[in-house]
Amino acid sequence: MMMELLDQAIRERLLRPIDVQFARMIAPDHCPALQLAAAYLSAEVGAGHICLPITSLQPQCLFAGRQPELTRALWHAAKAPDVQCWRDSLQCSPSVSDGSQPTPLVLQYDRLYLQRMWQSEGDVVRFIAGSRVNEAINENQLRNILDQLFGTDTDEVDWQKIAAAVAVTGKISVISGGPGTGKTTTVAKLLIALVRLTAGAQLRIQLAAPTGKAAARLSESLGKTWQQLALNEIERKLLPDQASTLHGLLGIQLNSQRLRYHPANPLNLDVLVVDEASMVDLPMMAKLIAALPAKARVIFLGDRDQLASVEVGAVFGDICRLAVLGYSAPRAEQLARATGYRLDQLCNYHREKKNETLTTQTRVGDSLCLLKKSYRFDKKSGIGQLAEAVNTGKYQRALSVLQRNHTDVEYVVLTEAENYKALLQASVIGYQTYLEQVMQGNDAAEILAAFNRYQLLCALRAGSFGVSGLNQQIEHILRNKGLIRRSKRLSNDWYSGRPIMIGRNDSALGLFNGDVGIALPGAHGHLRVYFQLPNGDIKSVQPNRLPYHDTAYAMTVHKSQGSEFEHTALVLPPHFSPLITRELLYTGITRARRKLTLYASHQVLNHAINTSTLRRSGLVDRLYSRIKSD
Ligand SMILES: Nc1ncnc2c1ncn2[C@@H]1O[C@H](COP(=O)(O)OP(=O)(O)OP(=O)(O)O)[C@@H](O)[C@H]1O
Repeated sequence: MMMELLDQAIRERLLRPIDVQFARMIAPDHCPALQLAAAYLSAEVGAGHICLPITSLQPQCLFAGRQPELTRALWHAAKAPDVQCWRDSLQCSPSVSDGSQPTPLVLQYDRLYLQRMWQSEGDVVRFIAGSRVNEAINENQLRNILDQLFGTDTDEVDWQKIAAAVAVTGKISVISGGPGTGKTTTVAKLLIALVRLTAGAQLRIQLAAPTGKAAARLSESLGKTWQQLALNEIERKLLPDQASTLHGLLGIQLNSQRLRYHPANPLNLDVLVVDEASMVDLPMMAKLIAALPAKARVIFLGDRDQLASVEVGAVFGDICRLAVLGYSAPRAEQLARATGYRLDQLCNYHREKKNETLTTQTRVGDSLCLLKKSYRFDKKSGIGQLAEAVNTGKYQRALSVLQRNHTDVEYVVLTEAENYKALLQASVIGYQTYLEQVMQGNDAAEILAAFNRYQLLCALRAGSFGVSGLNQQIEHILRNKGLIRRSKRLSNDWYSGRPIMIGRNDSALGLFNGDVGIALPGAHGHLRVYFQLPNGDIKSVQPNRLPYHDTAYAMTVHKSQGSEFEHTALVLPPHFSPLITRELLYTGITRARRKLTLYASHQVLNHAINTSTLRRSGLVDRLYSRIKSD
């Protein structure tokens, strides 16, 4: 009975065949509750959640209220009317344990996990909980160094200085801030502070980011910041000039689970900076942590309000939730001594915590710093105000920003076919400059830079307002205008100037998911695809050797994470989809450096601003309960 209903759920697109297959594998026919829980858990993990709270196994919550009749039938067939029954049914199954046995499923704190997800989450919890503040540091020396780097003005708190103090005095630190809040500037200075504090020691510093684009941006902006600061020869030598992708850093092999770096062969570094950490999924985070040497210091940078990782989990966002705790009293006092601010200026500090005992969660809170002041967008900037309104869920405010004629924000109400044409025409104008450079035979670096100035972002992949429809339409118009011409030598997809985005990592080629390249004639006239590497070098690859890729006039907001464009055009489809969330909108808006054009209807915009993504995990609760168990 249950399996028949689960098969029906596949037909209704509530479940994927793989979810039901999984349930079949681990749950016998006489355990309908386990069958439903296993299939639903598999689907939830497929949707990015780490676990399934068993409290959500109720008819009104199952499958987010879609297909209520089928959902109710599934729930009845499970014969588990309340949470206690679910607990009992699951706990008595040989496929479920509390984690002490190697069972396929783990039930802990009323959350059901796949064994490997539970394991990875536990690894991250243990690592984060191991965060310690370094009390042995020479505070006078630190104060002098931070004063040199950040100045001595104490009228207004410079949270960048606090963030640097947090990172320099802690083993693990997490710095979150929106666009232009100075994360890179802070990390540039705090790395100098670390080098100065450990004068004479050969500090091994490495930089990494989840995508090639983000790694390239990190190398470039750190390099620029260091150029502006007075550094001596030794400091220049110790500060790294290149960031790598996390895949490259860990030596992840193509189509293999094997890593070059792991607990038995840890990474050769003392300090690791991970930028765009909100994009790092749980399995990758667990791999990274496992490969770190015991004494390594790690600094995670990111924006907690952006979309979470494409795969499972939102580790960075989860950890940042502990920022509400503020700093413990001893930590606030140490930070005040290191930076010269008064305790009452550190607004996160709570006096009533004076005699508290330090717990795991307060120690994690002590490792965080949120940067809020944007140096890129001033108070008058439309992009900054719009991002803020979206992030705080204020639709009316967002609408008034959009309607106020800011020079950096253009709003096109997307309701009619006319506006669709206008969107296509604007995109063609946006891409015209780089295509003219392609025709003039300019060099690849110049063309790649020109392509980067304008980017069309879509909320969805499918449909005429999605990536596939817009790519097709734009190519069609560009061809009619003579701006692109098909290659005679290669299959129909290829032509000089075709922009593509890599969709799968290929470590042998050194190309990673999200890398953007442009097809251009090589030395013998044959098309090759040119990419800019994280170190700024240009490399070219034959089109037929590329891993999975797509045309990239339009790309999804998900794929654009870690990149920024001078002019970003963001398209929301005219009909709402649950995939269009506040985080997606915020991420899309904040990809724009100087200009944003938003194509959206009022209604979809309103829905998006009021739909916040929740990635279910047990990370925060496991951190809280670590003292008792784990
Ligand atoms: N304290 C500061 N005073 C003045 N300008 C600053 C300060 N901090 C950063 N900036 C400037 O603001 C801009 C953004 O800084 P930065 O690149 O460090 O921010 P970010 O948070 O890393 O940005 P992104 O969103 O690109 O990751 C840069 O031009 C930088 O020089």
